[in-house]
Amino acid sequence: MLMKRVQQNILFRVREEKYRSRIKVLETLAAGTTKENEIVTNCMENIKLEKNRVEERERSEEKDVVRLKKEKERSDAEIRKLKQELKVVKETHENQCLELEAKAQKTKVDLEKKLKDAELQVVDSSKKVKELEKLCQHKSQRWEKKECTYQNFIDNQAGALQELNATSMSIKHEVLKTEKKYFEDLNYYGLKLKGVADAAKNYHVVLEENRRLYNEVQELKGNIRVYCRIRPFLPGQNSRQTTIEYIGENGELVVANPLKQGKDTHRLFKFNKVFGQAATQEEVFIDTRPLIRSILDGYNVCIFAYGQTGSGKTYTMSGPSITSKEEWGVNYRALNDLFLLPQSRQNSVMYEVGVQMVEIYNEQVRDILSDGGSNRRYPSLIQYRIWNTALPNGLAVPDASMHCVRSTEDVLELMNIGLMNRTVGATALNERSSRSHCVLSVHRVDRSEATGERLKEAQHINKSLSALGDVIFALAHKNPHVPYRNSKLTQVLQSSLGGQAKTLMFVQVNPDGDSYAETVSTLKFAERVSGVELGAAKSNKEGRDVRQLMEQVSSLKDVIARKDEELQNFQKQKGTNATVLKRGLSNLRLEGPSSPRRHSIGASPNARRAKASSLFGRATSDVDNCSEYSSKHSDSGSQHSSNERKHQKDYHQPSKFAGGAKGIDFDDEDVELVGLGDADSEERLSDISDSCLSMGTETDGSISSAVELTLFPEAVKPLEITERLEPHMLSQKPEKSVKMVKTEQKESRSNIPYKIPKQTVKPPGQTRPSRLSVATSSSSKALTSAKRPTISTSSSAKPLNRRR
Ligand SMILES: Nc1ncnc2c1ncn2[C@@H]1O[C@H](COP(=O)(O)OP(=O)(O)OP(=O)(O)O)[C@@H](O)[C@H]1O
Repeated sequence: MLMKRVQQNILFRVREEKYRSRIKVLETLAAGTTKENEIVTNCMENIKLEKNRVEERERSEEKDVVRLKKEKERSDAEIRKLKQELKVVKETHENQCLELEAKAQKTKVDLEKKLKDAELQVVDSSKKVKELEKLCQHKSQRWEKKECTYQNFIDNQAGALQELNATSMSIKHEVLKTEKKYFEDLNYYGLKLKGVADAAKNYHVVLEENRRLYNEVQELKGNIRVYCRIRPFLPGQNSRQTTIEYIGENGELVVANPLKQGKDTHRLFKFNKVFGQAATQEEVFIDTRPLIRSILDGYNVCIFAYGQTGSGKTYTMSGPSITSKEEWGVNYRALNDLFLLPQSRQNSVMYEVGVQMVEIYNEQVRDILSDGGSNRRYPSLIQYRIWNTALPNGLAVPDASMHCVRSTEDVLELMNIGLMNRTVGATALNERSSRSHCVLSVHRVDRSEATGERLKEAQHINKSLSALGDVIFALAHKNPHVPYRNSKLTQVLQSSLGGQAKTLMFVQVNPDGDSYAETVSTLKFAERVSGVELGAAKSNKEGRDVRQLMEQVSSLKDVIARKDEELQNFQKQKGTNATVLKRGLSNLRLEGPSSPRRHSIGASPNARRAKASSLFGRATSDVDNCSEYSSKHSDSGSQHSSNERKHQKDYHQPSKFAGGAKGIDFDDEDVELVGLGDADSEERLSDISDSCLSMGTETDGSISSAVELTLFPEAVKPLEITERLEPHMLSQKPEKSVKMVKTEQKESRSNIPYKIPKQTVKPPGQTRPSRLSVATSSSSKALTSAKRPTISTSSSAKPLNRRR
């Protein structure tokens, strides 16, 4: 367009030039003629007009040119811009083209590769297809074969099924017949079983009756039983020098002097049970438990340990540590049991247990749980009287405070308080506890150089110990007079030592060879005690003749014999039933107990009679009386008894010994025991002295702690009490109760009432209270060893009611 305009401009100029030359020509011509001039003028004017128009046109065209120039510049700018854009686009395009080409190249390579792969795959696939085709062909051939086989099999099965259907129909008939027979049998055996169950129920009744009768015999005999416990060697002791040669299962113990060779050094002893060095506290207690149960059945029980110093009395009775229940000794376990048992019987009986704790020192009795703030830590030295005969409630020191307890922890707490009082008292009283045990014999006193107060203490200790020996031997020989009153200790323990009481003595043995002499003396004494019959139940039937009791014993034995026969008959009957049952239910494999365990009462009546009539009826029979115990030991019961009798014959010659310094005759062995026999050998003398000391020290010290648990007679429910108790009894109770409440307020021991009502009169028709005495006795050879004065804890358990 621009070019066009430029060309137009050029054209206009050319025309301008042309017109100008014409004007000149025309002007020349004009000059020739006017007319012509005129014409020419006209022409001129026309031309001028024309010229003006041309100029106007030229101006407008110049304007156009300017405009066009501007447009051209704009166009040029646009062209440049467009060119630049074109260039950028072109570059971009070229780049894109390059990229695309590269991509195309790459894609081409990839595609070629893929194509190759695909071709390979196609080759593989075609191979596989061929293989599969082959396989399929093979399989189809196999399936065809199998089809044929299965077809044959199905044909066979169909045939068998038809046969089975026929068989099943016949079996079904059989099953229906058997089922019918089974239900008939089941009904039959159900009836039989009911019969057996009824018989078993009767068996328990008979068993209970037998147990009761045995306990009655035991009540009449009142034997002491003796368990021997061997202490293990302590660290540092030479375990090769042991005195223990043999421990038999039936309580035999053979000791020998490891320092001397020869036959004579062997000595055989026999007790109710011997616990070896490995026996645990639990095992020891398991054999003690029946006695604890007896307490709740109404028996007084006394348990104490006896042995030389360091032989394990404290270990057996209390245990090494109160914190570990596994190591608890007999007394804590007994307490625990005593509180647990009532719980299991709480549906029928309610028990109330009270505790007393008194100290016997220098033949003075004092209450170390006495009330009153100042007496708590420094107990009053008021002397309490001991009743000549134990009261019907079993209390020997009725004025001592009684504390109601509900658990072992309560008792332990009280024991701690008592111990604290005793300890403080001891300190306040010139360390008397540490000097409280000395020697029994004059020699010992000399050797200890005891004088003044100490001599007095030793004499008191010896007095107590002698008195205990006197009591035991008096009971052994059924003396009409038992010297309980010779010492405070025997007075306090009176109701636990004779008559109705069951007594258990742990004789503790130190197996160390060096202690052989002491061990033998200790065992001799213990064996003598174990052969002791503690006399008839005089306290229970006071005023009756001993002969009457013997008559009762023999009549009871007859009753037992009859019961035995009944039991045997019943066992036979039960055996027959069991056989029938077993035969009938053989498919069900129903196995009942083959026969009830032979209770010791199962021994032949003659054997039992012989046993009961033996002067030295040993504790085995006592132990057998406890049903729990007997179930454990009954199997060996008869054998044991005969062995026992033989042994007793060998070892227990009748003796006239009835009480040491009381002027009663001694036989040789007794004399030997108290150290008055031949002193031809120093060692022997020492043994004897120690033995005596052991015995003697028991009381000091020796029975350093005694826990007595008394069971008050079982009472009826409160409602029934008003019907049954005498008015004087009812009037006494509240009086005591008031005392209890008062002291409780004083003591501010809300959970442990300070005193429980003391029954001073025995309700009619009720049995005597029972009492458990747990005592630790010790003997000492070392005169300087610290011994404690006697601590005696009495507690009473009173069943409040019994459901009917
Ligand atoms: N059965 C036992 N098992 C393990 N150790 C025992 C056993 N019996 C006793 N002992 C240990 O023997 C040592 C002495 O025992 P323990 O204090 O009971 O004798 P003890 O007869 O009470 O002495 P003492 O008469 O001097 O008071 C203690 O260390 C005790 O732990």
